[in-house]
Amino acid sequence: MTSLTITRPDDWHVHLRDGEVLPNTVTDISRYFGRAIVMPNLVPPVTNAALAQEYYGRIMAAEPREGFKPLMVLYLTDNTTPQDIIDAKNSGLVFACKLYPAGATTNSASGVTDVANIKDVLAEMERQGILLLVHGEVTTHDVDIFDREAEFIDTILTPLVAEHPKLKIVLEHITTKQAVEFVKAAGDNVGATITAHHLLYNRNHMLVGGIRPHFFCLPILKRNIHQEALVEAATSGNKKFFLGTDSAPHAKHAKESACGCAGSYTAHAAIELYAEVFEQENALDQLEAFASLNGPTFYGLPVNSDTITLEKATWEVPETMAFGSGVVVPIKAGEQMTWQVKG
Ligand SMILES: NC(=O)N[C@@H](CC(=O)O)C(=O)O
Ligand SMILES: [Zn+2]
Ligand SMILES: [Zn+2]
Repeated sequence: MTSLTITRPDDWHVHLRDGEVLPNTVTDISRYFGRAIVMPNLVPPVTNAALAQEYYGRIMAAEPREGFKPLMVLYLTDNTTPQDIIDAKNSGLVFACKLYPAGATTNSASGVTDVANIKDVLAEMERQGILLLVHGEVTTHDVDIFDREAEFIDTILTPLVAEHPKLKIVLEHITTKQAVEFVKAAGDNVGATITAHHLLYNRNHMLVGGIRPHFFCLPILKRNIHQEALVEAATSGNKKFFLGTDSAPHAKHAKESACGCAGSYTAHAAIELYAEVFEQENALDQLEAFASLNGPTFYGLPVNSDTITLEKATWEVPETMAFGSGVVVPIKAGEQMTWQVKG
């Protein structure tokens, strides 16, 4: 196959950041994605409808491709109220709320310390049809970093799902076969996003032959049996699994450091990276379901009405890309890509 036309895809999990880098991230993500679920872990975080409205304005001021629509997300804290959820729904801009267990990942310090604290908020979300997006890792210091997702599923997510049977829940950026199995076994109200980098890589890529900080993201890359389970889920056509890049840029110096930040930048070539995985699996015919159909169906939104075309073409990913006054190192920096979006 040398050309593939699919319904315009959406990104159901991305970090656009803020300020001087917005023109860079917004240009990349809007190049061919129709919509993007915009993560709220700014400093300070996007915790209410007014802040979401202002952030939406800054994204639009960064001049995305005509027709691109950011879908805003509230950052849940111990102090979020049911009224915040009602206001969010009434804004027409907010589609979901994000649960960051406090301390789990980048800018999650103001996250929720105990899900018991947001019980009424979750009930209101269930009533208003606002989705719950979850960074699924426990933060307990005695739990090994490679086990934190599986432990979260057992101890926090399973009871949460049981208590809120009508709440739509997305387990974000899943990284383990336990997560795949959990999502498959759960009701239709539970889905998951999968990143391109968790499909392409496992922890050997990050650690063998030297430590590669640009592969360091959370939840951390796992062993290859988990990578295989993710690839199987993404390429299976199962409606519960859909595209979420978790493109999470940090400036080069913040990654290449004695204590480097977690997050990988993939917005420069997101659909092309996924296409490589699907091609390897002889599953290019499933790319459209994963990238363009399953996400909107889960969110209860229409699929995009236009298309994009990918073509076989060799091109080189730049070593660095502009990121405000600094630079970001994209995934596959200096390497060849084999698909390219036309136009
Ligand atoms: N994925 C990451 O490693 N980092 C994300 C946060 C997140 O999605 O957990 C970031 O904001 O940098
Ligand atoms: Zn996360
Ligand atoms: Zn993320």
